Amino acid sequence: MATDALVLDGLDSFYGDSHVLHDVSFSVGAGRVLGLLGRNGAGKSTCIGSIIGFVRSRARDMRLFGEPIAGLSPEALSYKGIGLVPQGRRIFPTLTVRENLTVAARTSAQGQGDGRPGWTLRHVYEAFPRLKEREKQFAGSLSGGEQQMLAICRALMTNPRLLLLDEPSEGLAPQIIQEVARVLVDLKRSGLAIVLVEQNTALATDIADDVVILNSGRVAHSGPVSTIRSNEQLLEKLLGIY
Ligand SMILES: Nc1ncnc2c1ncn2[C@@H]1O[C@H](COP(=O)(O)OP(=O)(O)OP(=O)(O)O)[C@@H](O)[C@H]1O
Repeated sequence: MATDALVLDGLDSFYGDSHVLHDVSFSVGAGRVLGLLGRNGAGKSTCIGSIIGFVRSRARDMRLFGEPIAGLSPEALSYKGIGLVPQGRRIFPTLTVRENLTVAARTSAQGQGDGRPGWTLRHVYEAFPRLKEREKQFAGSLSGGEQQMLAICRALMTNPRLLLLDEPSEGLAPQIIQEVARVLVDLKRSGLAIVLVEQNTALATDIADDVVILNSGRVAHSGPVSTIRSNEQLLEKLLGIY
């Protein structure tokens, strides 16, 4: 059986004295997309921040493709192959599109041993011609959708083995959300493992293979995406929809 991309076992996270995540456990299979869902304040971003090492946390075990990663710095985790597309995109507005991409460029720390092609500027421009057209423009002058594409591509330039996306659809028009969805489906097809945090449950359930629903900092439900699709009671109780 293939080694999981990410195993999170017994994660507790804190902001000062405030204990926000309680015994959160889940795993992301290699090449699979995990939708991380929950109402506002459920703890999704804290979970992402804990995986990438931004939030003070402790875990019984945390592994990236079988290798223990608990306690590593964000820089070390990035080198090991975790890419982040943060909430609010956080592109560098006063750098050009090209500079935003090249500042992040790195060949895979793992030498592309998993058979996936490495992302380079040329590869990004081929896959996202709009970024090529805008390469000399300041990133701050792009539309919201273009900024989101840039944030995703900036993360891809680090050649991640696991991509964490925190609410990529936030603030985007429905048509642009469909574009983002197509990009995510392509990345999934390429074999990249993804954790997708979303308020947009329809988007997440369209793309994800598995879901975890957080409620007040605890895992309230986890399983294949089919376990929530027709479960209206669960969706209403945990996500406030239907
Ligand atoms: N920097 C912080 N300091 C203190 N408490 C925080 C901080 N960031 C988040 N929290 C608290 O942690 C809890 C989880 O927040 P988090 O942002 O992880 O939720 P979320 O599910 O991502 O919500 P949203 O969808 O609104 O982003 C909330 O109660 C929130 O108020």
